[in-house]
This record gives sequence, C-alpha cells and structure tokens, in this order.
Amino acid sequence: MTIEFRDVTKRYPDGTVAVDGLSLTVEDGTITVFVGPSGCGKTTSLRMINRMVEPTAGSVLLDGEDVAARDPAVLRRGIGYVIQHAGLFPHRTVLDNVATVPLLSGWDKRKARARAGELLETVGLPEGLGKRYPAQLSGGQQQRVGVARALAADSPVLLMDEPFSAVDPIVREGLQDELLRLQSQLGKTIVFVTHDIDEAVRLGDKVAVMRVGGKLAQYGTPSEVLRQPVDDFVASFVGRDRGYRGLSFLSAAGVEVSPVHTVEVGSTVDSPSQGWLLAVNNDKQPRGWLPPGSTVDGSLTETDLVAGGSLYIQGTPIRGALDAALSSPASLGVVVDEQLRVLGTVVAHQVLDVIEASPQGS
Ligand SMILES: Nc1ncnc2c1ncn2[C@@H]1O[C@H](COP(=O)(O)OP(=O)(O)OP(=O)(O)O)[C@@H](O)[C@H]1O
Repeated sequence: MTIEFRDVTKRYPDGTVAVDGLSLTVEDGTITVFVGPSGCGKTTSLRMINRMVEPTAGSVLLDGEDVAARDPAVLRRGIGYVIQHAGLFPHRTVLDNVATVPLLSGWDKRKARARAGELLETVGLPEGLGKRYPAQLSGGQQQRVGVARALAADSPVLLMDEPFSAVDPIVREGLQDELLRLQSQLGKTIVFVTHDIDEAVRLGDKVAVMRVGGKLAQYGTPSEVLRQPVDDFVASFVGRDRGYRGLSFLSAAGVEVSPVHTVEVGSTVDSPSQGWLLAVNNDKQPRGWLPPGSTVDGSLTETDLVAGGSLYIQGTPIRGALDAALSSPASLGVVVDEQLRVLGTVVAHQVLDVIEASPQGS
C-alpha cells in the first residue's frame, strides 16, 4: 500500500506549525524512516496517517484514497501502531494485549488468543510469556510484544514511533535485526520515526530528514542522503554524525555547558514562562520541560511538562551529549552529574563543532 502526503500542513491551535507543506510518497512494501531533531514534526506526520491528528491543510492518501473519507476508528484498527515503551495495557496479560485488535474486530476469544500466540512466536518470544503481565517482562520483551500487537491488525501498514528508543543499545540492535527479518518475510509498508540517524540508515529503504518547523529537508535512500546531503543542516545532522563512529570514544571536554533556568516541581510559576524551563525535583534531577508561554494553575505538576530527551552524564563520551541535544524538546541537551543532578545544557551545533575540530572528526 502506498502512503502519499500531499502538501500537508499541521498547525496546532496554539499556532505551532508542526508540519509545513509536507509532500512525499512512501512506497509500497518499504520501510520509510522519518528522522530529525526533537520537535521537527515526525510524530505529528505519523499520526496524520491514522487520523490521530487531522491536517490543517493538504491530504494523506492510502493507495490514492484520502484518509479523511475513512471512519477514524475503523481506519486505526486496520493500521498497526507501535510506540515507545510499547504502550501495553498493564492490567491485561501479554496474550490479551496482543489479541486486542482481533477481539475488537469481532474474533472469538479462542481464535484471537491462538493468533496472539502465533504472533508472539513470530517476534521471537516464547509462547509461555503470554500469561505474564507487561511489568513482568524486560523492556526489550515489552517492545516485541508491542510489535506483535501491531502485527495482529494484519494490516499492510505499520506505523512505529520511536519504538526502540527506550531500550539499551544492544537490545535495540537486536530489535532492529528482528524488524528487518520480519519485514523480509512480511513486506509491509512501514513508517518508522526516530531521532537516531544510525537507526534510520540501518532500517530505512528511504529516509526523510526533517528540520524543526516541520519542513522536509531531504528525502532519499540512505546512501543518497549520506553522500549528497542537500544542505548544511542535513550534512550536519546526517553526514557528520554518521561519520563519527569514534564518537563513542571521544571526550566531550571541549563542549560548553551553559546554565539553564530551572523550576522545581511543586513550586508556583507566575506569568507565562519565557523560553523553555527545565523542571527538576528537590534533588535537582530533571523531570521534564515546561514549554515557552505555559501558564500553570497553582503549583507545577508533572502533567504540565513535556517529557525530556535523553540525559548526558558529564564525563561520558560525546555521543551522549549529541544524543541529548537532538532528543530534547527544547533543543537543549541536559547535562547531569553522576547523581543525575542538573549541571546545565548543551546545544547540538556546539557539540558538532567540537567533533569537527577533533582529530577523529575530519
Ligand atoms: N497537541 C499539541 N499542541 C500544540 N503543539 C504541539 C502538539 N503536539 C505537538 N506539538 C508541537 O509540534 C511540534 C512538532 O511535534 P512532534 O511531536 O510532531 O515532533 P517530533 O519530531 O515527533 O518530536 P519528538 O522527537 O520530541 O517526539 C513541536 O513543536 C511540538 O511542541
């Protein structure tokens, strides 16, 4: 099934333009990866495919048919969807989690569970795990269950939103291998969102690099994007980072750590916040970000916050600093000490400058 974005724009009610004039076609039976820094509109784009978000202008077509003409609930049931932390129902067994969509589609319980058991096997989990609850599984196992549940929709389209971001790098590689193996058998049309360029290049038949402001910067095969970046943004986001396998060993000593405005959870925030405010607990550990212009009724709670990106522990290799900056909703990577207390922030271009200037960086 092809997925076509035709001049799609999404402006949220507060005026944020999350996606700006996106036009691209995801080809049938391929994996297309939307990649870019936090806040560039990847998730919004993905959610317009299954109508969890409605475009402000333009249209999304599945095999030439505008999704706006489809009943949203039926559409969604027919499209597999996997998110970070798997999004499993905590009070249902693993088997019942996977059987959710078949049950919603009217299958009888036995048949739905039998199918769920097969799917667990498909994603490399022993059927015996089906009786457990999600909390009794490792993070990697939970993600596999998330994939099994999405496959249960038996749809030609699978949407995956940072599905492997919350697991450690080794488990992540295993999950990526598994997805590629599954895809070689299933040939689905997959749209996959990540901020990790290595993951994008590894998984994507095509890669769509997006920039903040919701603009598509480049759309091509991984090798096109790596070898012929269209501009400096793509070059720095894709080109340089890619070249730096040595990043994992490079020190971040030269990276400037800037002070950051913090606000404590539980305190009051008067007047709309200026810029992004980093919320911390009373141990100075980061809890999330308060977006610019937010007003808070009474004292600040975690529900007022946007989840943060990864943290960079000072003294660890520079790769983590880049990852923190790229995954932060505020575009400010949070630097912490070993007790995870906030020290300040770093920005991606500064990290890239340090990498550039290093002997490994040319
Ligand atoms: N419901 C909403 N209301 C207002 N603004 C929103 C809403 N959802 C997202 N945004 C804003 O739209 C922009 C794009 O967000 P989106 O979640 O699509 O980005 P993303 O690239 O997926 O980011 P991340 O990698 O952090 O998930 C951001 O500026 C975000 O703050």
